[in-house]
Amino acid sequence: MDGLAVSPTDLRDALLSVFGYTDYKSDLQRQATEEVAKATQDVFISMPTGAGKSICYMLPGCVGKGTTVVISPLLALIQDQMEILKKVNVPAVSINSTLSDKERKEIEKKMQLPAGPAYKFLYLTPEQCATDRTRRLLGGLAKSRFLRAIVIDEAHCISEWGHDFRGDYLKLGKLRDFCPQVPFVALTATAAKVVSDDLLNRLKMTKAAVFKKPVFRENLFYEVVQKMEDMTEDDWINDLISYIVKIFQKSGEGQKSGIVYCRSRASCENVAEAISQADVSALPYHAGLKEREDTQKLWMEGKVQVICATVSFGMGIDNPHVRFVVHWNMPKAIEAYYQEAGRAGRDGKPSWARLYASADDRSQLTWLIRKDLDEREAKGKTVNRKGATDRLDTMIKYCLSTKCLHGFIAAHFGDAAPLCKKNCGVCFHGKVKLAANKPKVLHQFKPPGTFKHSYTAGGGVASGWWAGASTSSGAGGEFQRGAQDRVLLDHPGFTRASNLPICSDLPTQPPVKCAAKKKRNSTMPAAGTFKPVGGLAVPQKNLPLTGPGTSSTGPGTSSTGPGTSSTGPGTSLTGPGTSSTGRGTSSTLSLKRKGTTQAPATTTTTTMKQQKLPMVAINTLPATRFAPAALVCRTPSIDVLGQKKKSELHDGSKASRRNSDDSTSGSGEESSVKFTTDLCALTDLCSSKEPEDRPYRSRPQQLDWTRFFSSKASKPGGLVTPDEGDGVPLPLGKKPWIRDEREFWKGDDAEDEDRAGGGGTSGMIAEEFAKRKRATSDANSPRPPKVCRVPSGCELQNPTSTRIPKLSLASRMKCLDDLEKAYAVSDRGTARQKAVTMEDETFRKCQTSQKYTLTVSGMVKKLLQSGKKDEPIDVED
Ligand SMILES: Nc1ncnc2c1ncn2[C@@H]1O[C@H](COP(=O)(O)OP(=O)(O)OP(=O)(O)O)[C@@H](O)[C@H]1O
Repeated sequence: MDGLAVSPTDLRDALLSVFGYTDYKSDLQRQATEEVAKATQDVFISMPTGAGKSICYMLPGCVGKGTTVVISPLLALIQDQMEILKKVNVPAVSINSTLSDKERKEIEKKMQLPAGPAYKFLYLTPEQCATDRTRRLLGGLAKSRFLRAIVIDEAHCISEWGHDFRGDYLKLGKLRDFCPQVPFVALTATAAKVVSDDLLNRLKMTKAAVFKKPVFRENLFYEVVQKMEDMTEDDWINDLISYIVKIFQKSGEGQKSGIVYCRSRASCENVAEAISQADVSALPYHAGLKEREDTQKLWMEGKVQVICATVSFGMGIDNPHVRFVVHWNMPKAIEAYYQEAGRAGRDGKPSWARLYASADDRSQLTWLIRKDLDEREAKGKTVNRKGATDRLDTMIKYCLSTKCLHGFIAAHFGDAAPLCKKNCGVCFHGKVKLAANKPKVLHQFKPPGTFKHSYTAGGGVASGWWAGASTSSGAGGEFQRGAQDRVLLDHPGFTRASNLPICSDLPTQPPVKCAAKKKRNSTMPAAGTFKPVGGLAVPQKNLPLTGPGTSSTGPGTSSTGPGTSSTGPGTSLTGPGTSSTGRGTSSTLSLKRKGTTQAPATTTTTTMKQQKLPMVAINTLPATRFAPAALVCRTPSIDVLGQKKKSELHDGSKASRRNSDDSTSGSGEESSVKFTTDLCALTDLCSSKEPEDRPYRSRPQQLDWTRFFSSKASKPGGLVTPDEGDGVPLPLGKKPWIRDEREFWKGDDAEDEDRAGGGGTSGMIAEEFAKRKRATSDANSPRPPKVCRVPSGCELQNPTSTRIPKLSLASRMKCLDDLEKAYAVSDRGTARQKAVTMEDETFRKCQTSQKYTLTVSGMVKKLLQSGKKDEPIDVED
């Protein structure tokens, strides 16, 4: 289009003068920007999260003539983008359903001024673009040659959502009829080939200039942590907190932020509360919280370090200081995971993405998706069960992958395997290779005379708790992570599959004291001592066959539950603690007591049955009874280990860290030394023991599996087949973006509980928890009382948090300190006293911990900003 083109020189000048960037972030960013600036043809830009795609259209749009229309999926995302433009004084506006008719008319008028539109950018949702009124407006702009380009941000949504619950996405191509010759620009970070082909077809962009960069995020460390079934939620919270603290310690000075994605609102609140108690400021964020915008602002400004959010806090969040993204639950699809994890490290510095996965995740997602599909089907809608099954299956495969996680993601999006340089949990800890067709012993444990259980793993094996997902990737060769994790699940104290070295030559090790965490309400006897037998950890006493955690009904943990059938080729898995043999390759884990003969290398279920031995899930054994000695001594650099503090070997968790150290030392990768050093520290952290008196609420982690896996769901080898789309179902019974776009997309949570309708999973879980709570309270083991730690010399006028139960004293002390610092700006002498008074007043006036925290941070901000720092501030402000 004549007169719309912008020269590269002008672009570069504006890059600095408008956005303050001295250079392009990458050459690809420059090339793409220059192509968009020509305004002559369609452009498709596919670059990783955080690569700087926005600049590619913002820069030409700012400098060149005319208006750029940007179509974006979420109102929150639109607001974020407009905020960026507002900061650099570029006029931008959005037409959406939150506007009154008068406001809308006003904007339309300003867009149609004879001299040209008053706004450089007009943001729209796909639903708005589908209205005749908007089409007419755009058509008019195009006719008068004031429409520079139509940008489709997060273009993968066309393919991922358009076919499902946002049909208007599929109508975007129709805009071509109203705006012929206006170039389209599609931006995405997550378009697999099939998705990009689909979206380009839909947008009639088949002749577009393509700028594509692989999805590889070299500064992101991906890892998966399995939540073991015989550990409590508190244990994992402790693990999470340690991880966060360590990351913040390692990240040096300056602003440091993090995100913890949770599946439910309740979980957001609980996790945020727990983190706050560890003196890391954290707040929940979900659609049910009115103050979520304030929360986001505080987080962006670094006044709150961690945000515990539902997935509504996803695409478009651009805080350069995010050092970690934790997924407290498994997401529904790898696309969503990549997007959300991609919020970390946008400044290019080393950052971490950790996913905590559990059997609960799989079963909850499966249940939820099935429910949604059934309901849609009942309404006569067509559903693509296979599509949704595949997505969830891929996510599960990611969790179980024993191959490079970067490589896994790259392969999913059709990229070549990147050079990971130990930047993922698998590569960092090293792959475990097994010779094909050569069974190898993993570990053998044999409890004396009572029973024998074993676990074998081989190529193509699926781990117990995931069984049902097709996790196999062929027989022989590498161990599947699932196999490792099964072992891991059986050895509390090891938080990662990749911490668990698996070799065949177990050297003898000194006795190792188990570092496993205590299971609450356990009726198991206390930990025994251990002696190695043939390099194996051995319990010294007979082990009971039953106890808490013993269950034969859990998915993947049972001989009766679903998911215990064979899934991989030549793989048979009959439940944890039993045997599973992969084709050609198998290994065995069994228990063995000192003095007994070692079990044969390969012990199969058949053998057990033949011997009439009871089959008991191995992870029902008390955690504290197993020393991970064998695991310690598996590391190839054991000599190095031996020279280190021997006493540390007595801590299984530290031992696991040592394994990491060793793998690092052997890396020889100059360029990744710094990064891997950081990771070592993190590994350390993950494995480190935490004080046991953390006052978290103990929550039962396990659900009644039979409820999830009845009838249809319990097909062997298959998940409950979910629907098409991105696995994020529509809130049932609603079409909010039609009736009131604001209601849905502004506060969009994409939360399972919201979308499942009724109580959703949360309702079901709450019901289950309540049931279990009742059962627990009936039992002899009452919950431990909440620990209330009063700091020594506590100055709080009311040193009890019972009035705001979720508020810890530590948080109050921190607020007090913040207030004091703020007061001290004007008057050092009385700052503390003023802070104490103000804190007390806030504490008495606020009803919730969140309100309290927000109020204090608001006051601190005001105090710091205000010239009259002595002026009393109303806590209700
Ligand atoms: N030329 C540049 N120099 C320095 N920083 C830049 C440059 N371009 C963009 N950035 C910064 O990079 C970060 C990511 O940019 P942007 O939000 O556009 O990424 P994106 O590719 O759209 O990512 P996502 O797909 O995850 O939303 C932002 O903080 C932005 O300010």
